[in-house]
Amino acid sequence: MTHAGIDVVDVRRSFGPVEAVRGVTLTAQPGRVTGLVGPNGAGKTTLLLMLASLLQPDAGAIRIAGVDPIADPAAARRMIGWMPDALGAWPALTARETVAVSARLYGMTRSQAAERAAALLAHVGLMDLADAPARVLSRGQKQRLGLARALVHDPQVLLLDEPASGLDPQARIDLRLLLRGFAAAGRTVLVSSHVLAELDELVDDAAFLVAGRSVARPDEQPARARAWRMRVAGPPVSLVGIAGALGRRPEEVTVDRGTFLLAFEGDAAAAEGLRALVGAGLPVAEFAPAVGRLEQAFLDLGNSPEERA
Ligand SMILES: Nc1ncnc2c1ncn2[C@@H]1O[C@H](COP(=O)(O)OP(=O)(O)OP(=O)(O)O)[C@@H](O)[C@H]1O
Repeated sequence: MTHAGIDVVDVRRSFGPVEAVRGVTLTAQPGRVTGLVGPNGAGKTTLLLMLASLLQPDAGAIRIAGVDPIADPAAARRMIGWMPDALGAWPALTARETVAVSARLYGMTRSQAAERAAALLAHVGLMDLADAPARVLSRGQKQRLGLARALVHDPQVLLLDEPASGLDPQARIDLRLLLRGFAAAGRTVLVSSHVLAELDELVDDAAFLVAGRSVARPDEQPARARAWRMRVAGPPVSLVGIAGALGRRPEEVTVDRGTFLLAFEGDAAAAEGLRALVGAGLPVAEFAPAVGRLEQAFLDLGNSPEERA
């Protein structure tokens, strides 16, 4: 438990009778972006608050770059940048003042704080709105301001709760580049979301939370059949032709919105299937998993009876 990332071992936290987090063990490695994935109410925010030293666990151990945020919250906070899902506080301050005040709270001089605020607002693409009051910013712009504030003290570890909600596609791409750059500098990023397509494009690793517990990564579980979507170019192709090329019955092929859904047990079987389809002369124009990597992994979790126990 001494690396530069995040280590969580069997952490628990209840609110009265509600067991919000009831056994989470996970690691977020430095140099990587780790997704914290789980449905609404899974305990993601509760866990992130504990990592950010803002909430006490009932049991378990947390280390942020080797520091225990409960025993030494000041040391942990120097290392952590925390971006909550909603930008709280100070609606009357401008975007520039919001970041500068945060910088002052971390001990910077007035001129250092002003310089830092300008650099960070440019970094998150908010320079045009630097002198607008924070309350007039759109949700996506507030997200960016929250990110600038989280980065103010040049943290080693970034914790982000649903950072992409409210962001338009360009802003989402910008966020991805920014977080990847942050991780590429050897720092640690843990980012939560229940929108799996959003995380899919962002993360290197994923930790899964279901009903307050961490569950095994689905790619450590045995391969299951999953759907691939295929589109063919040109005139319609018969189901019988596709099934025949794969040595299957026509009822094993599903038609969906002008494309075909085919089940394969893993990448190797899909690659073999594609070879057979192309070999049979089918003009395959698209061939890809029907759902995103994380979405499929999450669906796999739901299918796993032992994880539901
Ligand atoms: N302060 C609190 N008091 C009582 N119950 C709480 C409190 N905070 C969270 N909970 C409960 O703990 C559970 C986990 O909540 P949490 O906000 O951590 O989930 P989440 O995974 O972040 O959900 P979402 O994706 O909807 O944001 C929920 O059942 C929630 O109602």
